[in-house]
Amino acid sequence: MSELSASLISCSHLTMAFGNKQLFTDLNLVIRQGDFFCLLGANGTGKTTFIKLLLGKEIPTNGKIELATELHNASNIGYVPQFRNIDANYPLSIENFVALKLSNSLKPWLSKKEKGLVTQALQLTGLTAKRQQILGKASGGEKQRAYLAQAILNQPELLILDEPTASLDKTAKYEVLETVKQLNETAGTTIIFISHDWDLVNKYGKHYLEFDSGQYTTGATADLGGK
Ligand SMILES: Nc1ncnc2c1ncn2[C@@H]1O[C@H](COP(=O)(O)OP(=O)(O)OP(=O)(O)O)[C@@H](O)[C@H]1O
Repeated sequence: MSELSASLISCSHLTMAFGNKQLFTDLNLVIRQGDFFCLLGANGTGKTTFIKLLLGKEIPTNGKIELATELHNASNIGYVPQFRNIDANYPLSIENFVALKLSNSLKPWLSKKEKGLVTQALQLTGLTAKRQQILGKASGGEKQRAYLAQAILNQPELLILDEPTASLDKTAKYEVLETVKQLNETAGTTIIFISHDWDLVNKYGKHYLEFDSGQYTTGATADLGGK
C-alpha cells in the first residue's frame, strides 16, 4: 500500500455563502503535499473565494479550512495571477524583474544568497539563458515564466496559479505548464491550478475540485474522462 503524503490543506464541513448565494456547502477535502490540484468551475462559482478562504482573507459561513504549519508563513505561498502583458518599453531585464520580489531590491547590489535565489529561480523556470533579456521584449511565455520565477523566489511550499495561461497562445501555454510540472516533480512544490482549460487539466492535473451552481465534486483528474 502506498503511503499518503502529508496534508497541507484540510477543509471540513466548509460552507460559504454571500447573502442568498450559496457557493458550496459541507465541503470536505484534503490537499496533500506534492499534489497538482486543479480548481475548476464556470465564472462566478467560487474558485477565487475558495483561495481567499485558504489565505484567510474571507471567513467561512460554516466549517473550517486548516493549513499545515509551514503555510502559516505567507512567504511559503507563491501566487501567479492571470497573464498581464507588459509594455514593450518596460526596461528591466528578466533577472532584475525577478529580483524585485526581494524585500531590499532597491539597493544597488544583491548579497551572495540573494543572487543564488535569483539564479535558482531562473534555472527552475528555464530562463537562465534569457536572464539579460529586456522583459518588455520577451515572448508571452517568457514573461509569464518571469512572473513564475518571481513567485518561486522564496521557494514556496505551495504555488497558486490563477488562470496563468489565459490569453497565451498554445506554445506559450505548454511552456508555462511544463515549467510548473518541473517544479512540482523536482522541487516537490504543491500546485493549485485554477483553469478553464481541459487539455491542460487532463494533461497536468492529479486531483481536482469543481464547483457547479452551489454543488461540488472532487476526485482524481484521471476520472474526469478527458472532459
Ligand atoms: N465579497 C463578496 N461579497 C459578495 N459577493 C461576493 C463577494 N466575493 C465574491 N462574491 C460573489 O460570489 C460569487 C463567486 O465569486 P468568485 O470570485 O469566487 O468566483 P470565481 O469562480 O472565482 O469566478 P471567475 O472564474 O469569474 O474568477 C460571485 O457571484 C461573486 O459575485
